[in-house]
Amino acid sequence: MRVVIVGVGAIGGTVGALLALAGQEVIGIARGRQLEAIRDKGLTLRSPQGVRVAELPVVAAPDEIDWRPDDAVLLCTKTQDTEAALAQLRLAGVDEQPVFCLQNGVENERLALRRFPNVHGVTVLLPAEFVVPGEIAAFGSPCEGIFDIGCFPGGADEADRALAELLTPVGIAGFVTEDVMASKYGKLILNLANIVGAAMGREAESADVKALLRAEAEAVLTAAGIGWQEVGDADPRRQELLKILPVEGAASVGSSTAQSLARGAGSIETDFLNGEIVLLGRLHGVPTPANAYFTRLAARMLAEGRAPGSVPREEVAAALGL
Ligand SMILES: NC(=O)C1=CN([C@@H]2O[C@H](COP(=O)(O)OP(=O)(O)OC[C@H]3O[C@@H](n4cnc5c(N)ncnc54)[C@H](OP(=O)(O)O)[C@@H]3O)[C@@H](O)[C@H]2O)C=CC1
Ligand SMILES: CC(C)(CO)C(=O)C(=O)O
Repeated sequence: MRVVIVGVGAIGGTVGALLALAGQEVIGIARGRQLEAIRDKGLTLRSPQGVRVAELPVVAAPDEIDWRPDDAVLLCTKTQDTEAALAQLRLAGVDEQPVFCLQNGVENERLALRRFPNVHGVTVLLPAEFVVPGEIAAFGSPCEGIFDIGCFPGGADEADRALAELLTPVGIAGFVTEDVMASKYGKLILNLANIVGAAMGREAESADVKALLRAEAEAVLTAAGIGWQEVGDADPRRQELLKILPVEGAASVGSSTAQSLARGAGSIETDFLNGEIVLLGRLHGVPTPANAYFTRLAARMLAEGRAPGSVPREEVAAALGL
């Protein structure tokens, strides 16, 4: 299996660097200053396991790749960039190759299945950050990450097993599952808190806010008949495989959502995280005022160029009646 990584940011960069360092066949599709920096000086991965520089081959677009039947596509963009990435892949001739969605939320697999027949979900437990162009940091130890991997909408096949076997020895523990979406819904519940930390700051008192978001999500998923698997702190695999440790030279900004605001990325994933709960609530007649509030707040913060942590707790508490 040759791996093609679409979007060499925090997640794609970590996976790409680990595979390249282990001598596996991997190509990254990157853009902007990230592409230039990786071409110039390789991709530096900082993690508790050390500082390593990977020679990761990178191209600017899928049509620069001579696609092979044994390629596997790893989609590592934020959800709001998925449609554009899929359109480029299709025009470049990708067809039956497995497309793995290494992304938060549950929309990417649906978007991919509209275009490609062989779609897989991956639950990404891998806290990572883009540091500067050509440099990323991952905070997990002894593994950089844990992935649940399976076919979409369900089942598991040879491609899932091949990816897990490729990733586990390089530092990402791969678990093949017949019901990857249960794991991804469990991760979605965790990611509802991304915007809370991004808005109020990681140090702000927010347990009550997060509990409200989770309660709405659980009510909505139950009403929709959707099951989920807990993948948070209660997941026993984390203790053994994924302790979060500081990384020298990489001050952590916070979740992937906070990172988008900090970088002035111009878009934010919240409509596909909290917005998924709002959508399901509207489809199934369950009110979701707290999640809806945070989708509006995220859009406002983005439009106003607000920094992570710039929304006072009092403002949030007043809006949510806390
Ligand atoms: N960071 C984390 O700790 C975690 C993130 N996740 C999830 O993983 C996914 C990826 O997040 P993350 O790695 O943080 O995001 P990043 O923004 O760090 O990386 C995404 C990268 O994809 C690039 N990109 C977007 N569209 C294209 C395209 N068409 N072609 C080539 N490159 C493209 C972006 O470029 P540009 O910067 O120019 O937009 C960026 O470099 C998200 O769904 C996120 O929620 C899951 C678990 C943890
Ligand atoms: C694990 C967590 C919440 C933090 O890294 C994440 O998934 C993200 O940043 O999107």
